[in-house]
Amino acid sequence: MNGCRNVAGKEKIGVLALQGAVREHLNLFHKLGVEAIAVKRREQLDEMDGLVIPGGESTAIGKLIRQYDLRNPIMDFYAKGKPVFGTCAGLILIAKHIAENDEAHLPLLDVTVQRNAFGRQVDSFEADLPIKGVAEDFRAVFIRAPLITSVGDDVDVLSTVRDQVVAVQQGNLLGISFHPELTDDTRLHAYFLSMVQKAIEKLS
Ligand SMILES: NC(=O)CC[C@H](N)C(=O)O
Repeated sequence: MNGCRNVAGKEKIGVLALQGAVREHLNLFHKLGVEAIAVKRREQLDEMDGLVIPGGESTAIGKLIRQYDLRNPIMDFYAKGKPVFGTCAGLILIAKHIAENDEAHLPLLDVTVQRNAFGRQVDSFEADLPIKGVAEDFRAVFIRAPLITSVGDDVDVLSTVRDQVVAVQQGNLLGISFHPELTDDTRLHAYFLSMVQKAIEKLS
């Protein structure tokens, strides 16, 4: 925690560790001096104040969520007032609607997402984006990224690229098309941390 006391407190953040970019998220929270833990079992969720669902392959993570019986525990976690942050595949997993009529995994965030909307792996790209309330110039890494094609009334658009929505917030839910954990930039993780801190204050 050295030198990070102003940022981090006693909060614990879980990173769902079934598949995908788990370590990278943990590293960024550790850099902020935050206790962050790889979560695999439902019992671990009770101890967490916030949960990250990382990028990877949404169909694989979705299958494992069901296999490990984590669907209802994650839905309950959010219903208790605890924040959830989905990045890339994680965004697909928390979306209420998936284009092409794929069944929603954890129907939480009131958006429609379209998978692999920016093209194939070779079409992955990076862009410097302004993100409302977070940064003027965030280096965003898009890898087979989903697009947010529609948002509900309560959803706040935080960022767009090529006129397409790529970052949103709806209360305690944060959803992002790209991979903030693949740079050293901790600002989005610090933003999520502030959501978690506000939620803790509200719940105590
Ligand atoms: N980088 C990613 O997380 C890619 C997401 C992946 N294309 C999916 O549909 O799940």
